[in-house]
Amino acid sequence: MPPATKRPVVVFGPSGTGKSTLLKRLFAEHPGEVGFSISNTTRSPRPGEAHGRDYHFVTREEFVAAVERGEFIEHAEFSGNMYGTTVRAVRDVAEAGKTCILDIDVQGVRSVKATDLGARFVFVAPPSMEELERRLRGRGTDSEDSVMKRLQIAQGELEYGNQPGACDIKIVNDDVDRAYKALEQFVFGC
Ligand SMILES: Nc1ncnc2c1ncn2[C@@H]1O[C@H](COP(=O)(O)OP(=O)(O)OP(=O)(O)O)[C@@H](O)[C@H]1O
Repeated sequence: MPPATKRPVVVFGPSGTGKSTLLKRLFAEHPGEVGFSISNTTRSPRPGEAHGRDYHFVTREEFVAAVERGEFIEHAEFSGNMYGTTVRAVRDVAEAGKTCILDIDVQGVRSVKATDLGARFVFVAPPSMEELERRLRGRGTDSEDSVMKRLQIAQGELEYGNQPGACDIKIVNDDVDRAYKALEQFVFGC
């Protein structure tokens, strides 16, 4: 098992709790120390995108075969293209000397737990459902339907995250500076 600070860190929690906000700051303040895994996709590269840097661009046949071999932590189809994260892609980040950060849903959390990646788990929780709703609306990126759907899914994610043993640390994102410090301390142990 690699040292704790090099083990992958999985960040999960309901949509709108502030995972992206916290991770954006972690990457800005610790460039070179943390990394995201490179996803596989069946979509075509866009101008300027490089294979192995932006995505691993693969054919649908290759993607499906890898799914059948159980190589994916999570995968999904969006507008006709498949996207997913392989166990290999997570290992590559650690082998490059960085802590791999995974921002995934509860299904993905279960899936990582079934691998031998030795990941650590951070549950980012909202201060309350009312505040979560305020943030989702305040973000201004979701339709009313989408906000309602996210809140419904949030209930199940909160139940999962609050179960004993679901995570190594629960961070309630009330004050963003305090929550960030807790995340930084957990990831780097400093
Ligand atoms: N501690 C905080 N206090 C108040 N607002 C916050 C806090 N943290 C984040 N926000 C705001 O809440 C909104 C949701 O945050 P963010 O997009 O980071 O959530 P997320 O968990 O990454 O969501 P998703 O899973 O949908 O990507 C954003 O508008 C963000 O600016």
